[in-house]
Amino acid sequence: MKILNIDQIHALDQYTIQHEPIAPINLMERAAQAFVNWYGVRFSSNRPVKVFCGLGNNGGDGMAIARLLIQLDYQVEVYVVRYAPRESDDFAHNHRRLKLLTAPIYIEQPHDIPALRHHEIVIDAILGSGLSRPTEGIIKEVIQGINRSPATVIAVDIASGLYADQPNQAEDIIIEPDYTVTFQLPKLGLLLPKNERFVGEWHIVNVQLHQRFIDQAPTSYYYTMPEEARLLIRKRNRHANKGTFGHALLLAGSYGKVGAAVLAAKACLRSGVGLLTVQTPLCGYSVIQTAVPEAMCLPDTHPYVLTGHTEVDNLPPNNYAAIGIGPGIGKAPETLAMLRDILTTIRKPMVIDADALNLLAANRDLLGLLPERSILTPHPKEFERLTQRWQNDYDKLEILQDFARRFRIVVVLKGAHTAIATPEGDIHFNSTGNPGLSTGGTGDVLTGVLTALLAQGYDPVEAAVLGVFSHGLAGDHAADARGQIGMVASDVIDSLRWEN
Ligand SMILES: NC(=O)C1=CN([C@@H]2O[C@H](COP(=O)(O)OP(=O)(O)OC[C@H]3O[C@@H](n4cnc5c(N)ncnc54)[C@H](O)[C@@H]3O)[C@@H](O)[C@H]2O)[C@H](O)CC1
Ligand SMILES: [K+]
Repeated sequence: MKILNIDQIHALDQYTIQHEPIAPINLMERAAQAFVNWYGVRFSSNRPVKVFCGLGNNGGDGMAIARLLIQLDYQVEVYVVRYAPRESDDFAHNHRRLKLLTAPIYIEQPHDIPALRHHEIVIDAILGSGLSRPTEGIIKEVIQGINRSPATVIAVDIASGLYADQPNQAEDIIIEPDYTVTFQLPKLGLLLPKNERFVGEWHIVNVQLHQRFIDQAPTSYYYTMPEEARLLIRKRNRHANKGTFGHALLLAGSYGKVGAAVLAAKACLRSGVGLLTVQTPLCGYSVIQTAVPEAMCLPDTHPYVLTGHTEVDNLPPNNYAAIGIGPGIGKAPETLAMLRDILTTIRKPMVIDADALNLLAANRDLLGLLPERSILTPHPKEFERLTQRWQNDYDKLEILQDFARRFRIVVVLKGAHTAIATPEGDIHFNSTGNPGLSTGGTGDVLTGVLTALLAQGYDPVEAAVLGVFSHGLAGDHAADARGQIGMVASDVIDSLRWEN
């Protein structure tokens, strides 16, 4: 699904109004109805609702939502934050309609702000995507009052005070909602880690804006929807054999960190690879052979770290369908030498993770050797080591895009909404996963998954989008079964499923 910027979203509104065609007031009604449909299945009518409206179209939505809720017998009070003399036409229209049902309360001074109680629901329709400057004066006071209250807060479209597609300042006063119900398309600002407090749990509701405009709108940002990810999964034909799905090589493990190799190997096998060889230091040999009997093991001559030297006959590296390197390998000089060797030899995309990334960061000349369309899977700290410090999340996205373009690689920047940057400069945000995935070994699992997909011949961008999605989804299933606190990386492997 595309993510559009605010100018594009305003143009999309106008396009829908002209080409559907639909009157602006009816489009607002549709948005309000979509919000109320979402609300109605979650919150019972015995929780009193206080709707806070601004004077623009976000406030107009609030007015229409209040009217629809009143008609459904919800107990609703409407507050209008009178911060300016000007009102939008559609606000004014819905204001008149609402006054036929109830008398709104006007907030002009701080003492007009009502007390809010625990069981009450606040609907925040003060400012939406029209935000053009930091909140101040009475708006700021109202936002602070809402944020201090114990009420459940739901933001209409976007939290008042939060920019949808540009950075806020640290001192900005912004609604801190429990939920955001956004119209039609995700907004970039909803996906960024620093904004988490100003987003809460967020949902998209469909207001049927014109699909033709969306299809034609240029963007670099995408959000992976479940149906899009599922479509990427290839069907297996009946005459397939294990050769069809590739022979992968995982270079993983060091003394004390052979578990990382086990996790990556198991995840690789659970993700459809045809054959798997794990190259590990000698100390890992019996571990792999015992813990992962489906895999072959290529023992390194070194007892503790990977050097790339082995006394066993093996395939030349380029003969493997895909190579993944990094889980648990440590940063020994011998391992660095091996990495350098592999990067100079290999001519196909590989998966590079964990300490392999730290070795790259400490030896940046190696970046130029990366095979085109390789997948790197840093978490933010590893990414900062590979690149530079950033000012804010928007700045980070630019650094990410530039880095992926410059080295013609795929970069999977791990986080709440993992961001996948492509060599073409696009970014795909993932939609699955939960904080339970912040536990040792889940990164190793992802490396195994991605290596398996490359081995099966998936294009690296598709492999990254699908692999990250499926890994997050497995994390969500693991959390359902074990809880976010109790789940471990092995549960994620057990929960992997590949169905389209
Ligand atoms: N796109 C859709 O799917 C639909 C969106 N709708 C809703 O419309 C709002 C956007 O409405 P708009 O009138 O453009 O802006 P706002 O209501 O957010 O703001 C009104 C007005 O306020 C001024 N302003 C900006 N920043 C500040 C500030 N810090 N302090 C005071 N005043 C400020 C500025 O002049 C704005 O124009 C969108 O979010 C949806 O909720 C439609 O209902 C239809 C479908
Ligand atoms: K809002």
